Amino acid sequence: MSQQPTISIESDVVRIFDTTLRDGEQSPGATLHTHEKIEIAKQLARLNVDVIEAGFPAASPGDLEAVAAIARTVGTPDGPIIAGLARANRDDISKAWEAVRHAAKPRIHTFIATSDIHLQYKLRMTREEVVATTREMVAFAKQFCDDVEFSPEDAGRSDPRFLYEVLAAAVEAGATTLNIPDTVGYTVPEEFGALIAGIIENTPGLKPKVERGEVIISVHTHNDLGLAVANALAGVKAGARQVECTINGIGERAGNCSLEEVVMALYVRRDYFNLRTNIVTQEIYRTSDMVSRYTGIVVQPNKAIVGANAFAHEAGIHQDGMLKHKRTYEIMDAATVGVPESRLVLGKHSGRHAFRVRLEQLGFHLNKEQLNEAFRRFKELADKKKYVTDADIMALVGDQLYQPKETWQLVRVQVLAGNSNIPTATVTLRDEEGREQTATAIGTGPVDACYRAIREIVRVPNNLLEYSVQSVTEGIDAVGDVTVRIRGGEGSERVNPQTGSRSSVYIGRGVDTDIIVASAKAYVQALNKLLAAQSDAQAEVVIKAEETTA
Ligand SMILES: CC(=O)SCCNC(=O)CCNC(=O)[C@H](O)C(C)(C)COP(=O)(O)OP(=O)(O)OC[C@H]1O[C@@H](n2cnc3c(N)ncnc32)[C@H](O)[C@@H]1OP(=O)(O)O
Ligand SMILES: CC(C)C(=O)C(=O)O
Ligand SMILES: [Mg+2]
Repeated sequence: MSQQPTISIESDVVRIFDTTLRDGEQSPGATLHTHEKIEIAKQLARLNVDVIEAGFPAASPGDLEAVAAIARTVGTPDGPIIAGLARANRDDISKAWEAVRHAAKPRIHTFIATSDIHLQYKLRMTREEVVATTREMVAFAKQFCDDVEFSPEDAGRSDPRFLYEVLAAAVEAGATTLNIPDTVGYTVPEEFGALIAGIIENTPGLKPKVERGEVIISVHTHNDLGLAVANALAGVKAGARQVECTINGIGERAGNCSLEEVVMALYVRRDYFNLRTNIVTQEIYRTSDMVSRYTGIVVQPNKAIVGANAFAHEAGIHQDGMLKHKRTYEIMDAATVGVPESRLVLGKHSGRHAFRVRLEQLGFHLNKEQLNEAFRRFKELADKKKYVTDADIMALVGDQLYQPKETWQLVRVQVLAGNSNIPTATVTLRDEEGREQTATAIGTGPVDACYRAIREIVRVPNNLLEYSVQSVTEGIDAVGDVTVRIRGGEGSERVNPQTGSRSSVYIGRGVDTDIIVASAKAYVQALNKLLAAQSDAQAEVVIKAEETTA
């Protein structure tokens, strides 16, 4: 049942009708305050949407006032059309007009259901009554406003022949936009496209009006089967020239057609659709972020166009491709939708190419051997951590390039722990001259007690930033691998010989079958690095002082 458009419509512009503030606000929990709605409406105007459906004025006095406020502030002569939704009754339509009349370009959008199930159980009306109400209420709206949109609710499940009849009545009464909703997200693209084509072809008197642009066919799709965008695009292909959509696809139940997705599909696939929108695509990401913050509805990371991962690449083969030519793995530039740039995320799937590039961005220029060693350590870390941050990489490579002398060596560690003892540790360390020092401390647990005892001996200010333990082998005799990160106090910054950048963070690592011993080794190693950096810094000061005196 493939449908091909048999009409030729003069305009190649697909109007974008944003209903974030009406259908989007129908998302459970998404209620917005008036000032938030106004801010969003202003941003939608910057995005250059053609129509803002600002609310449902009959819903409450607050909604009426919010729509009126948007009409006043955003509905300027150069701004978008401001629409208000109304059931097909006089009271709702009057309230909608009361609110939108403040806009330079107002629109009344009225609707009534056309599916048998809605007629029988919800409206309790006959088909004849629905046709008569449509005719009467569109005409009533037309008395106030030239721009009247009519929607046969649940069109996706309506008998097409009845739809032709209702839509013909709406046009005869003065509707200038016929919006076809797949209210419950029931249709599939081919079917929905055919429905639109059928409406244009079979609604008496409609086709020439659509071709000349006197009546615009609009599509309003829901995402219950995840097909909202696909259905909207099928509608456009069949002759629709308005798409109703919401930012981030929010809306009743599974949401509406997502504005950013449908707009970018038309943009990226101009070769296929030969159509355009008026959207300033660079404002898309900002708008998405604002709507997410105001509604509290978080955008899923893998969401097309605006998700955190939409322009992020982790796999080594993809990263390599991206570095060689962006188009290998990106069909649009991040900047086109207002995302600053695409990201290569370093993780366990990354390869050497991306790792080297990130190192270079961080100022490290390693030779082949150094790179191989750093990459090996990076993969080890990536196996343990979900995300490897720039700070991790700097510490990891700095650690590799910078091997300090051992000021202190661990000689002995003994702990008393258990559920009926106060955790107590006794630690013995040996200094460079072979002298041993022993300290005992209590703590909240054996590792804490051990670290306190070490601090008693190595008296150097530091903060423990991270302590992580990993078992390297399996079973109860597993080897424990402990990594600690500490930050030294003033005067403990190390200058990275490669980059010239400064950092006072040091990593220590200890491996032992006894987790407490591994912990002590890791901490002592990190402290040795910190002490070495401090003595280097002091030496630098002395040299500088001597140079000045000389
Ligand atoms: C598919 C959509 O998104 S449609 C828009 C949905 N949005 C909303 O409903 C949000 C705003 N709604 C509201 O605040 C309230 O529902 C109100 C103020 C509009 C109406 O509230 P109430 O008067 O208490 O009616 P309630 O919502 O319980 O029931 C809806 C009534 O409208 C009737 N109705 C539903 N759609 C239409 C329509 N398009 N045209 C005329 N009447 C309609 C129903 O048959 C029902 O009538 P009944 O009371 O005679 O049985
Ligand atoms: C009011 C109409 C257009 C609607 O939101 C729907 O049918 O989904
Ligand atoms: Mg809807």
